[in-house]
Formats: sequence, structure tokens, C-alpha cells
Amino acid sequence: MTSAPTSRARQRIRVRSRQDAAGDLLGLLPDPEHALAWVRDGSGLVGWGEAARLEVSGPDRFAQADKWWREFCAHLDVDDELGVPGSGPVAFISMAFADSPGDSVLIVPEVVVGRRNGQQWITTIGAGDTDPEVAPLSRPSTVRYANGQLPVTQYREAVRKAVARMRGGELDKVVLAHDLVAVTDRRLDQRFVLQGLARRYPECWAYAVDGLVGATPELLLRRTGAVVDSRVLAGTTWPHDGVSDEELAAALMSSEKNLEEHDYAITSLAETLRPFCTTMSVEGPSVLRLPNVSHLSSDVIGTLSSSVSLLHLGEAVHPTAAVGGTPRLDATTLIGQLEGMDRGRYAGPVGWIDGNGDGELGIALRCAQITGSTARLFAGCGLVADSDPDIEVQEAHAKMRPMREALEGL
Ligand SMILES: C=C(O[C@H]1C=CC=C(C(=O)O)[C@@H]1O)C(=O)O
Repeated sequence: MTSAPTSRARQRIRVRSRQDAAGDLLGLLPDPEHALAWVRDGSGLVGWGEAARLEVSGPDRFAQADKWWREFCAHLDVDDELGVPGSGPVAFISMAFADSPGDSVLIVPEVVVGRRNGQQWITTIGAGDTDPEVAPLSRPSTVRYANGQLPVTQYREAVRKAVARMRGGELDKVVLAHDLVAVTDRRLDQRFVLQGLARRYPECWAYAVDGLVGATPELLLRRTGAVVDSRVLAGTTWPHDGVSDEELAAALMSSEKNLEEHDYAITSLAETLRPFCTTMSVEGPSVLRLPNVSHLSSDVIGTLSSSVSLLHLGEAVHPTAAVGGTPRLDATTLIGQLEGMDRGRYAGPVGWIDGNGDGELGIALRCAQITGSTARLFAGCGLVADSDPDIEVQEAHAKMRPMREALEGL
């Protein structure tokens, strides 16, 4: 389904960006159920209202989204006094993980507030209300959990089967996920969840697009002019009683199983991005420490050889072996067979794009799809032939902690 102002062809939409007084971005969001956000450590973008929206699905969803966004931008009158990435027109993006089923969505807000390097701005797209009434924040008083489409006992079994397939030499790596449903006593306020995540995980990108709310530590791609960069994560440990953070980090850095998982993820990203670049370098791995887990982390940076848009690049690199596997097609086929659930937009690219094709796409991890008073949480683990199903179940539990705590207001 595609919708955009029908008068677009005749009447150009006015886009205006101007400097704004500094403030807390997430605190500006007026609406509990339609939050649009991409914020890391106080900087990023938030939006409200809906000037246009695109919903697409299928293998050509990235190409369709890219075309739609270019056409939309071609019919705007832009008055942008900043000219920085994220000023001017912006669409928030959340792409489905799989070619089928699942809808991807692009939302162009009526108002965007951005903050970058201490500079804040406000953009109106059409007739946006720049000073809307902000509904009071509400928190659920009870949260109950129920099985999702893939309960944890079945998840363990799926992991066991996947490991057997890898030991049999069918593939090298696959990432399997499971879900969990949280039901609350009232309609969830997405802003409450976002603020809790942002407070606890300032090094992650807190995001909300069309009810998918989370805080991801993994940056799939950022395009800033000719520069493209990525933060690749794979290989995980989590706090254990009696083991110091330093010991955990040292064990992670010398774990062959985790280094192997990480290597597949880096290789998948680098191989698919390299054709677009004249230069590329990889730095890592090092350990990224978060309150719930620590990951092996590498940074990739490249120079683009031509002006290719963020969505085009996203299509080429998704899914990396941080959320799919190696070989990619074998892994995604096995994910479909063994998970037997619809991941929706979990593990898909999430973020924003501007009128120049610059923007940021994270991988939608540590998240929940929120609908009314229900949240569907997801967590997955990279598996190789050496993986132990019981340990992977513990890892998935640790990865769900941020979302559970944010829902419960802990
Ligand atoms: C698939 C997830 O995490 C990925 C990102 C970092 C580390 C991962 C791992 O060690 O398995 C996963 O590849 C998830 O959080 O649902």
C-alpha cells in the first residue's frame, strides 16, 4: 500500500528547516502510540505527524522504497538553512527482515526535530504542528509474559537441529531467534519504553518506527556523502557471578567460537559493501560492553565510488551474517524452516534517510513490536557448529533483558 498526498503532482510540499533551541529530543514526542525516533546519547532525530507513508513488501522492497523516496523528494520546495545530514526532508524507515511475509514501512513525519554535534533544528514537511500538546507519559503497572510464536523450549530444539546441520557441513553459520509476548494492563506508551532504553543504553541507538521500538547496538550502515561506515557485532558474553568484566572481555576476545561467529559477520558485510567502495578498512574486533551483554565489535569504513543511496546499499548488505548466516541463502532458508515464525521487522534495517540519500540504518535488535497493550519481543543468537543449545538459550534471555526492563520500568 502506498499513500502520499494525492495533490502532490500539482502542489509542491513545502519543507522548511531552521535552527531550534536545544532540548531533550525524546521528551518532545507528543503521541504515546506513534513515536518516530532514532536517538543515541541525546543526538539524532525524532518526528511526529505523517505527511506521507509507504508500505512495501517482497524481494524488491528496498528498490521500491528508494524509488518512492526519490520521487517524493523531487516534488518538494525545500528551504533548509542548515544543510546537514538529517535536515531537510526525512523519512523514518523500518524494513522487514524477510522477502516474505512482512511489510516494510517508510514514514515521512510532518515535523522532525534533529540534533547533531550540539546543533538542533526543526523541520516542517507540509503543515506540521511544531508545538503540539505532549500527552503525559504513562507506565504499565503490570506486565505478564506469554509464549510467542516460537516458545523457548521449541527454540532450544531449533538451535539443536541447526547445530546438527552445521556439524553435517550443510552451512557455516545461522542466526536463530525466538519471540516472547508481554501483555500489560493498558495501552503501551512507546515513549516510556524509549526513554527507559535510552537512559540505560546511551551507547545504543534508541528507535521507534510504526510500533517497532528498541535500542540497537549494531549500525548496519551510515552514509554521509561519500563516506559509509558500519559497526558489526557478533560474538557475545554476559555477566556471570564471580567473573569480573575484564575476565569476561578477555575470554570473549580469545573464544574461537565467538571469533568465528564474528568473522562470518564481518566478511558478509565487507564482501557486499566492497563493490560500492574505492577504499575500505576494518578495525577490530574489540569488546563493546553493555549493561546486559558484551559483544565482539568491529568498525568498517569505506569511500563510495559513486553516489549510491543508503537504501540501495542496505539492499546489498542485508541480511549480514549477524542476523542471517553463511552462506546467506542457505541460512535464510534454514531460518524459515526452523523458526517457522514471521520475524516481521525484527533484525531488518531501521533508521532514517534524508533528501540527499544520506542517513543511518541500524539492525533492529533488542526490540519489541508494540500493538496496543501487547509487545512482541525478539532475541536471536548466532550459531556455529560448536554452539551449545542451553548456552544459546541463556544468551537470548540476556538479550531480551533491556526490553523487559524498559517495559517494566526497572
Ligand atoms: C541477533 C541478535 O544479535 C546479533 C548481534 C550481536 C551479537 C549476536 C550474537 O553474538 O549472536 C547476534 O549476531 C539479537 O540480539 O537478536
